[in-house]
This record gives sequence, C-alpha cells and structure tokens, in this order.
Amino acid sequence: MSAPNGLICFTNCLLPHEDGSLEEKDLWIDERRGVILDAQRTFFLRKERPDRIIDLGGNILSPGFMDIQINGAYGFDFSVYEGDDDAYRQGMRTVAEKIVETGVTSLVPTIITQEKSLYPKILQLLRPFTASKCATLLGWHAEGPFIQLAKRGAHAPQFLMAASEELKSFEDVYGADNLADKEDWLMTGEGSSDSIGVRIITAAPEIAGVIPAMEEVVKRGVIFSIGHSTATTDVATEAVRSGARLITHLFNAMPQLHHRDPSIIGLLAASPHISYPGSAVERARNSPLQRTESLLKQVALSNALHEGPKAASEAFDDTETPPETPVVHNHTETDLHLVKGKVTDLAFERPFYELIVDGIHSHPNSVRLAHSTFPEGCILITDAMKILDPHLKDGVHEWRDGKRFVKEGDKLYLEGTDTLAGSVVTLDKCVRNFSRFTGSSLGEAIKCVTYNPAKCLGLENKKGTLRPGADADLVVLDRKGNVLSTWVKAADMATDSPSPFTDPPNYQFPTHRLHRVLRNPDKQPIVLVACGSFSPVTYLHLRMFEMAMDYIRQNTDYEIVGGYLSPVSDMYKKPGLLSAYHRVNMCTLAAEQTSSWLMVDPWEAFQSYQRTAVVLDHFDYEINTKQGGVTTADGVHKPVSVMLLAGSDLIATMSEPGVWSDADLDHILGRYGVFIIERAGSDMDQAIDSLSRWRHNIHLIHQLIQNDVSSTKVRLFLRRGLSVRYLLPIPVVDYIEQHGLYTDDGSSAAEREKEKGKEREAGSSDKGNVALASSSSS
Ligand SMILES: Nc1ncnc2c1ncn2[C@@H]1O[C@H](COP(=O)(O)OP(=O)(O)OP(=O)(O)O)[C@@H](O)[C@H]1O
Ligand SMILES: NC(=O)c1ccc[n+]([C@@H]2O[C@H](COP(=O)(O)O)[C@@H](O)[C@H]2O)c1
Repeated sequence: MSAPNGLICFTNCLLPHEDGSLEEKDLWIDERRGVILDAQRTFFLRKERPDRIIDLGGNILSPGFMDIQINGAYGFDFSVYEGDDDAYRQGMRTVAEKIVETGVTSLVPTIITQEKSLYPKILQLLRPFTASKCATLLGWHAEGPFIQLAKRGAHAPQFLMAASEELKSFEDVYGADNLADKEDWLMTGEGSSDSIGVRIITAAPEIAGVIPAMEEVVKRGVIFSIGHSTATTDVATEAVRSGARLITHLFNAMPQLHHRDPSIIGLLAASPHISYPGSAVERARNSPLQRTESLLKQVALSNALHEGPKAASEAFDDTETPPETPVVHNHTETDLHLVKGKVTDLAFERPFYELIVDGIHSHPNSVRLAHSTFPEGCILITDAMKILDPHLKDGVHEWRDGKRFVKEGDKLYLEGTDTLAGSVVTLDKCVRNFSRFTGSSLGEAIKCVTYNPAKCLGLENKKGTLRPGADADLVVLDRKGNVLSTWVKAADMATDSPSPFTDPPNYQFPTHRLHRVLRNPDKQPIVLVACGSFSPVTYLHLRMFEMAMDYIRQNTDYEIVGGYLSPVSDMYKKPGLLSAYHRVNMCTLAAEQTSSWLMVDPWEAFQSYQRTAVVLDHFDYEINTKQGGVTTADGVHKPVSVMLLAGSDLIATMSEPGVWSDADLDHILGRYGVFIIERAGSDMDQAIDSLSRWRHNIHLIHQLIQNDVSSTKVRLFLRRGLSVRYLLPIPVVDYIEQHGLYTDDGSSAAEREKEKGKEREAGSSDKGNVALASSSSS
C-alpha cells in the first residue's frame, strides 16, 4: 500500500481556455502542493492514479477569479487604519476568508486617497497575505493622492497633491520601502515567500511630476494605472509610452469620449498613426500639460471661493470646447494593407482597462463598446466598498469621516449627493452581467476576471490560469455563471457547508481533563496537540508532553490547560499503521492510566485523511468556538492558543518538497505555532532552516535525557518476539499481547516488505541497536 498521493482529478467539466473558449476536459491537481498538474505527465508518464475523482456534472471549472480593485468588504475598509495593526490584519483576514463565496481567490486591496502620513503604515500592512481557507491578498492598489481634483469622486479633496518633486514626491507619500525594487520589496514583508507581490498606483498623468516619476516607478515593478484624470489624448498616450499599463475604472472619473479628443477612453482604439519622437520624460516636461494644470488651478480656486467640493462637477470638462483633432505625427509612407480584415500591429501597446459591470457605473452599450474594441485588455473589477456582502440588505450605512453611503441594490452613492462611490456588486455577478451585456460567451467573460487581470499583473503562470504548475485556485460555476464551490491552492472552501468540519458518527470532543479555569490569570492558556501514527504509542510520545510542560513553565508566559494525542486516519496508509481502532484504544489506555492531564481525540482517526492544518483548525473550533475558550478565576474569558507538538523528524519533512503546502505551513506555523522536541538523527536547527519566517512561533526543546524509542523499533521487537516492556506503558503492552498485534498476520506481502524496509533503516541507523539486539537473540 502507498501513502495517499493527494491527487485529485476533476472530470465531466468544461475548462475555460485563455482565448475564452470552453473545452470538455479533465483537470488534475495536487492537493499537497496546491498546484495544477499536467494530466498527461501525471497519468501516463508518472503512472499516478488520483486519490479522488470529482464529477462536476457538466459544470464549468474556472481558474479562481481575481479582483484587482476592491476597497473593502464584509464590514472592513482597507482605507481605514485606526492605529491597531492586529485589528487591521484581522480585517484583512475577514475579507480574505469570506470573499471566496463570490468566486474570488485573489485580490488586490485598494486604498483611496489618505492623509499622507498613513500611507507607509497601511501599505506595509498590505504586503501579500496567504493563509489556509483564505483568498490570497496579492499586495496593494493605491488610488491617489496624485489625482485630478475635478475627477476625484469620493476622494478627500484636501489630501490630493501634485508630485512637484517627481519620484521623490512618490517616495515621500508611499514610503521608499514600499516603492523599492520588486526584488527587494517582499524581503522585509510578513507575507509568505511564495507570494507574488503586486503594487498598483492610480494617478492622473496630467498632474505635475507624475509622468517624469513614472518610468522609474514602473522599472521597480509597480503597475501604473491612469485614472481620476482629465488627461487629453496626447497626455494619456504619453503616459502609456512612459509605462502606464492599466486604466482605472474606464468611463468613470475621466472625460467622456469626444471625437476630436478621445482622451483616456480613446486609448482602447489607439491608432497606428500615433508616434512621438524624443525621450518620454523630456516630452512630458514639455508636453501640453498646461491646459489641464490650469484647469486644476481653476477648480481649486472655485472650491476655495465657492461651495466647496461639489463645485467641481464630474462633467466640468464637457463644458470645455474640445481642441482640434491632433495632427497625425506618423510621416512614414508604407504600403497599405490589401487583405480585408488585416490590421496593423501597433508598436504602441494598448493598456488594460478596468470595467465595473454592475449596470450602474457603465451602460451596457459602453461595456460592449469597450470590449469589442479591445477584448484582450478587458478586466472586470468590483471597486467594492466595505459594505460589499451579498447577504446585506439595502439602506443607509456608515462610511468614514462622518459620511454615509446609501445602498440601493447594486447602486451605492454618498448620502445627499449623486456621487457614485464604488460599488457593492460581487465579481461573480459582474461576470454574469458582462456576458449578458455584451452577448459574449461565459468563457469570454471568465477570461476578463482570470487570464486578463493575471496578464496585466504579470502573474499569468501562477494565477488566473489552468496552466500546469499554477496555483490550484478554482471556481466551479453552473452554466448560468453561479458559484457552486471555490478552491484555493487545492483546498475546497466548501462555501455552502453549514459546519466547517465533518465529525465521525457519535463523536464527542473529549474535555474531561481540560482545565476550564486558569490557575494564573496573567498567563496565556495553551493546548498542545501531537499528531502522529502512534502505532503503537510509546513512552516517548507521552514524555514529549512532559518535556514541553517543563519548557513552557520555565520559558514562556503560557499555562497548559490541556494536552491531546490525535492519531492519524487509516487513510494515511503508512507502513506499519495498525487500524485506527486499535491505535486509539492504545493511546487512550496510555493517557488515562499513566497521565493526569493527557487526552485522546479520535476525530482525526475515524474519518478520511485530514491535513494537520485542518486538525489544528478542528481543535481551535472545538475549544474556542464551541467551548468559548477558558476563563480566569474572575470569570474573564480567554481564547486558548492551540499549538502543535512534534519531533524534529516531523518538522524536517516541512522542508521536503511536496509534503506540506505553503498555505498549510503558513497556517500551522503562522497562525498556531509549534513546540519541537529534539530527536536523534534529525538536527533541529537544520529542520527549521527554511522555516525562519515563522521563527517567533517555533519553540525548540532539547531532550536532556536522550530517548530514541520509536514505534518502528517497537514493531520490529514485537515481530521478533522480543520484550517491549518499559518502552511502552504496561497497559499498552498488555493490550498488544491480548490482541496479538504486530505479528506478520493480517498484512499483505507488499505491506510487509515496505515495513521491513523501514525496519532495516531503523535498525541500521545510529538511533539504536535494534538490529544488533535482534540478531544476537535470534
Ligand atoms: N524518540 C522520539 N523523539 C522525539 N520525537 C519523537 C520520538 N518518537 C516519536 N516522536 C514524535 O512523535 C510524533 C508522532 O510520531 P509517530 O507516531 O510517527 O512516531 P514514530 O515513532 O516516529 O513512528 P514510526 O516509527 O512509525 O515512524 C512525531 O511528531 C514524532 O516526531
Ligand atoms: N500536509 C500535511 O498536513 C502533513 C504532511 C505530512 C505529515 N503530516 C502529519 O504528520 C503526522 C506524523 O506523520 P508521520 O507518522 O509520517 O511522521 C501525521 O499526523 C500526518 O498527518 C501532515
């Protein structure tokens, strides 16, 4: 028998291709590594078979959706930082956990114009974030403050500014660290190392200093997006030539299409005739920015003198007489096409553009106009505000700075104004709307929330795609485009499951030895959980808890309120693994008869294989959610920290490729933490070498009296008829004898071979003299 390989095959489904077509095909993923596999290689070359085959009943299996502009959701606003880092991180986590119900598996949190001093702090907190059962937060999108007053929408006018010192102004505002070169940027962050950091800045290119700063900022890996702007065609074109790659919420907060000066919107149909000689920065310094700058001054003056912010109407540019059509600059005379339908390839790379397809921010005709002009650049976004929550009712809601929003269906506006302020539409609804508004297929609509945004961000090998090696972020949709389930890095988010865990029949979480009241109210309560085969349980397994107890008492602020052995499921199929029934019985005898505080939880043992991250979630759920944690003698509730207890050999496997997924490691070591017991033959420092980013949550405990008893050696002794007394608790020895366990009977020849291989390894290692002892006695 072999250990489960974690392979899942989705079958009977339609897969979207990157060109927008749909094809009936299977998809293979690797649950342990959280990635998509090359089905041909896995099945035919590696001759692997899936552990699980999931029949999707003819539904669509799409890459997970990506939202590159979202201001908040589920009550949390990425733009509001109230001085508490933990509260902010918790808000990020809430959004990441809940947004998966809308099919979104990665997103770029967006902050609108802030008071200057807040940027460095918030952007630091918004470094990439991955955790189990959560969508990935890819980085940040900063909209403002270098934007056009006249097109500010809901941005606070007093915080808008010009970039008079060009690059320095950008560094002053966002923080030089946050604008560091992409190679350095993540090094100081707290995100996981496999994070792919995304930084987007929305700015108005006509604002003084923006274009001159742009080339350097773009060179450092930041995506530049044109938005909240009154840029003329010349200026907008200049911005793209200087590196702008995206247009922020097309049609909104920009001049409307004018045939003589189509401005930003016109970039979607950029003509091959557009061509400018000279350096981009020089051109920018001498370019016709004066017109827009003088408009900016006029508006600022009118604000100061008259009615305040409202004076700058969104439509003010429409009252301007459009200039003459700019002169065609391309003088090269080339042969013209003779073949119908052949179009000149543009040297000018048209920017991607965002569309809010809620039926409110843009008319369906406009959506269709944009998409049919440049389908490859189309990206759907929600631009959602913190009240985005598909379960929320219509009404008035608090925003910030004493302002309030009104939500009417998918429409959201500032109370007492007509100003649209972001949206409350979900991205899956945008996909459905888009398909209906444009008449495009569902596959083409999916492309606008998967492949197109991924390509814009340069992530098309990792996200928004079904390419082998990409993250297994997936959404199952019915043929109407409704989300049926969402997977992040191969983990099923089970969005519609009422309880997060499946319990075995008649299961009850053991609490009879859990201390409900802390002895010392100043300490933090902690529960230790040891996961393993326990085939059979040895004295060392039990001593691990005693060693941890001594260490915790002497070195930490924790107080242990419980300790649990959690035997692994039979599905783990490790050589020498006796049935869960016997392993749980032996652990129970050992705990109940030799310890005053240890318990055995059979939850993991009596069901299909559960990853350790999920097992820790289960303990957290039982102790903190269901039991409500513990209390102090004064009745104050305290949540209990759940921590893994493991030997250094187990922790060493965390650096082996393919055994633990990155998301699980982040969950186990980032969210929970571990106490590691030194084990002969497995160097502790080496074991945690690649886990340094979670070092604060990793505690190393040396064995002061070395004991290298292992279950493998015990099984070997039993097979040879040798005594195992004083290696295991006596009740366990008696149980083994009574039930005739660990003889060769009952296991297949193949299993016996594997087991013997393992025993040979154990015997020949310097861990002990099993081979010697057994050969001298046989
Ligand atoms: N002698 C030991 N020293 C330190 N840790 C140990 C020792 N024996 C077991 N452990 C730890 O106990 C936990 C449960 O281990 P497991 O049940 O797999 O025991 P094992 O003795 O390693 O089993 P096997 O020999 O079957 O591989 C693991 O975290 C393992 O590292
Ligand atoms: N990805 C995972 O969650 C993962 C990987 C390897 C081992 N484990 C756990 O480690 C424990 C001990 O495993 P071994 O008995 O193989 O040392 C088991 O409980 C097993 O479930 C978990």
